[in-house]
Order: sequence, then C-alpha cells, then structure tokens
Amino acid sequence: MTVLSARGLAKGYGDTPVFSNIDLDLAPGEIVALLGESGSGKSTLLNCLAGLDEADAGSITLAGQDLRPLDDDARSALRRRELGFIFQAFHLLPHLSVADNVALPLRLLGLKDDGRVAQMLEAVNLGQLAARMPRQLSGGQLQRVAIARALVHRPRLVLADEPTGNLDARHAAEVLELLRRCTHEAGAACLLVTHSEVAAHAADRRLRLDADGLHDA
Ligand SMILES: Nc1ncnc2c1ncn2[C@@H]1O[C@H](COP(=O)(O)OP(=O)(O)OP(=O)(O)O)[C@@H](O)[C@H]1O
Repeated sequence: MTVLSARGLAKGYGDTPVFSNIDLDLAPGEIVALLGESGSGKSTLLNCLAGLDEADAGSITLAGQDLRPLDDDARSALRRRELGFIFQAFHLLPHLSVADNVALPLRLLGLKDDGRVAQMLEAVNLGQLAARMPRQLSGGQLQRVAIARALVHRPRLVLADEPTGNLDARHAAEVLELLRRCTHEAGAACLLVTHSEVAAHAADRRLRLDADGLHDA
C-alpha cells in the first residue's frame, strides 16, 4: 500500500499557476528527494500535502484515506496522526524543554508516553539534553530535536522542507543520516525538499518539480 498518493494536483496564486499535473506515490520506508528551481513550488506542494495550504485541483490519499470526502476536523485528525513535518527553521516552541517539544505531537493526540519521548531523544543522540531549552542548543541539535518530534507519534509520512538548509556540511550530513535511519526504522515514507546534491543522493529516489509536473531526476 502507498502511504501517500496524489493525483492531478494543481495550485496557483491568483492568475499565476505554480504547478499542475502532480502525480505522486510514496511507499512505506522510502525517502524521496524533491528538487526544483527556486520558485518552482516545492514548499507550496509540501504545504498542500500537509494541509497547511489547499490545492486548487486534484486528490490526495493519505494512509489509505481519500481526503476529499472528509470535513476539516477529520482531515486535521488524520494529519495529526499520520504526518510529521520538519521545517528548515526548526519551529520548536521556545518556552518548552527539548523533551516537551518532542512530546508535543503525542499531546495533540491526547497521549502521554515519556518512554517513547526518551527513546526518540536517544535515537537522535540527545538523551542527555532532554531538560534543556531550545535556546541552549546548536542548529544541528535543534534540527535533531525536530526529527525526533516529527517521528515520535509514529506517523506514516514525514514531510521535510529543506531540513539541512541552515546547517554546515558536517551537521547537515549527520542530520540527513539520522533522518534516513529514523524513517527507515519507522517504515515511514519521507518527502524531502532540498537544494543539496548530497541530500538528494542520500534519498532512495529523486523527483524534479517544474510547471507541468513531477519528473524523475
Ligand atoms: N502566499 C503566496 N502568494 C502569492 N504567491 C506565492 C505565495 N507563496 C508562494 N508564492 C509564489 O509561488 C511560487 C512557488 O513558491 P515556493 O515557495 O513554493 O517555491 P520553492 O520551489 O519552494 O522555492 P525555494 O526553492 O526558493 O524555496 C513562487 O513564485 C512564489 O513567489
């Protein structure tokens, strides 16, 4: 079964089309790099898949559920359960500790599982820093917290928008390797927007976005 299927997705702003004819299938456990020129619509596509933005046309099936017949609440609930999102700028909550940031997706599902939070912090080599506040961490450490948070609730899909864009080459390689290992171990599919050739080659498959759709790269 595919984790995510999109068919015929199209999106524009006003009279300006961004993309159309997007067909995409992601299988469990695969990491797919999404490449494309600046302004080609990679972030917009990710946001449409995440439900942060709405496509103008097309269909999305997530974890076997067609999103179209669902009302807003049901879509949000499905996404809260099945989706993890990693942003370039980390988006951690500054007033929460590292452990509480990681626990957030579980809390939003009404769950509490300190053991799982500790396990994820160990998985990203941050077991010692659980009580720290985000301002006390380096960029690479913040991004590792964001990976732990994206996977803590065992989502089937992880969307990552340039997760290594803010990091130097060594930390970027470390973060990518962790993302790879964590998503493979979890059997989650991961769509990774990146400008980096190194990141793209760490992926199982590469796709390029242009105005008329997605192409193998
Ligand atoms: N809210 C908005 N209103 C109008 N136009 C927008 C909006 N958001 C994005 N755009 C436009 O849509 C196009 C795609 O933007 P998007 O950020 O998705 O591209 P991208 O491929 O992620 O770019 P980059 O690689 O530079 O991050 C751009 O031309 C951008 O100017």
